[in-house]
Amino acid sequence: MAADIRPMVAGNWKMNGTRSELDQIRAIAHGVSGPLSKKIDALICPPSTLLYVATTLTVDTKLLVGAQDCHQKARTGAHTGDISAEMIRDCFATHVIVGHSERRKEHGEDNYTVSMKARAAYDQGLTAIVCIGETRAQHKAGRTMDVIHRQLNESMPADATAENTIVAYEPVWAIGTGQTPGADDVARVHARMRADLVERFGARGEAIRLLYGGSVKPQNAPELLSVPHVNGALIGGASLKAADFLAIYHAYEEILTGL
Ligand SMILES: O=C[C@H](O)COP(=O)(O)O
Repeated sequence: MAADIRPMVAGNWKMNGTRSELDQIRAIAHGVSGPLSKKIDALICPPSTLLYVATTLTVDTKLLVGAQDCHQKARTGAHTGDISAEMIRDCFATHVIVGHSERRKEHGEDNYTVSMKARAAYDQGLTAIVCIGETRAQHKAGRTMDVIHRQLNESMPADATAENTIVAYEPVWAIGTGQTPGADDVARVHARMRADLVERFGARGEAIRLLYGGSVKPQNAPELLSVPHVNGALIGGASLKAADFLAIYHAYEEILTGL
């Protein structure tokens, strides 16, 4: 892990969470507001139905709140069922996930659309979390590096910076399966992403956070979060329970001590 990049532990609740789960957000907010908050960031992305109440609950805590998607048009329009980056900002959220593989697969979003969504986020002063990752078939065919290179290049707008963009590498085959790549494989992909970012963006590319996502659990977090160029995690299932999210977050206590 690069010592000069502030890590982030982020949770994506996906299509989970009703008002009865808000106590988990309260508990996470409380748990991430201690001394470790001076060194790392924590973010929860609840479904949009809970976005405003989540930001209201977390005022005066260190927990950041983000959305899971936005439309590629930043403001208003006739787009039934979508939400805009402006609406997300209006809820006081600060981040938005774009290009998650579930959006790419279930809603046919391609790299160009993802880059437009990231631009919409920038337009409203939000930080876009741009997700990329190879499918199981691509992984088996040995195409991981090519896929990552292309997705990264085409999904990130030219004006990406460390302030407006975070990249999340999520191998599709690792999402929700309990399977993860080995630490060496994660290291190779993250080193490649870092090299690609530096080649394209120069010094800006050195500072962009690179998260790993896909079956991150309290048990494997210490190893995965210690991999070079892994600057944090994007957590799905394990972010739904405050105790699991906080166990992953607190893995950084030891990792940062060891640096
Ligand atoms: O956005 C989060 C990822 O899709 C990871 O999900 P997971 O931790 O349930 O595998």
